[in-house]
Amino acid sequence: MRFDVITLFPEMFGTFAEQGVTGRALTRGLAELQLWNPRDFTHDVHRTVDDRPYGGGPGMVMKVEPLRAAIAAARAAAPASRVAYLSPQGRVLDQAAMIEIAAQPGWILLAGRYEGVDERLIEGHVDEEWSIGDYVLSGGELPAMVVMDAAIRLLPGALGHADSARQDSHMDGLLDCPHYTRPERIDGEEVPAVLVGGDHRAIERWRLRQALGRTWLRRPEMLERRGLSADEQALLDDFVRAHHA
Ligand SMILES: Nc1nonc1C(=O)N[C@@H]1CC[C@H](O)C1
Repeated sequence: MRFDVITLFPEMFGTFAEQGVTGRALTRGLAELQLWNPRDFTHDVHRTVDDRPYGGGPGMVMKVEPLRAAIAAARAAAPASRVAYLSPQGRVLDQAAMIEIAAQPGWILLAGRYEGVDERLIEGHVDEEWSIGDYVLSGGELPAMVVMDAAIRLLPGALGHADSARQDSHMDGLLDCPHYTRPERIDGEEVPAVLVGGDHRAIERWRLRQALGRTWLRRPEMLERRGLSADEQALLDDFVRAHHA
């Protein structure tokens, strides 16, 4: 899977490309990342990429020409990739969206800065507009890394233990179960006995019950959307009874 990111701050991607799951995936060639700086596509001595907004108002707007040229260069290098612009005006992404994104051969991600980009660039040269949530950031670089991280995790072989991705929260439409590690007792708090008992079937059932119960407590709308099997409903009923006891 190939990612091309158009960004004024390529240096922000250093750690992302060198460390952790994403760094390993890129190093091992499971994914590739190419960065394109719009300033390299300017022709004036000041390498101008932004200008004042028509109609007045605060801040600056990114100009069409440098972005258009950077997108064209990225499209030439990655002809199978579609262009996505990260902005609060876009489709808010969830795990289902990340699965769709990871199924594509590649993406050209446009990371905006300032007040955003000239609308004519979006209308004429962007295929999709995505948001990582209803809040305003200083740039699209972190959203680009969020999207690439979530997608790369889904690539076969990207995670040490294949199950990790499947058991990630939201992968099965549920929140994740609680996790524990050594020591077994700390500040008087014990690890749930089932997790140290060695009965793998009981552990699996406990984890599913906890995931169902937490989703019911914290994000009930996710349960509505997902639906439950008879067995899952029984586990949840058991959790709810214990919760109210
Ligand atoms: N939320 C988001 N999801 O994707 N992108 C954003 C976001 O806040 N972008 C900033 C808005 C102006 C600045 O150009 C960059």
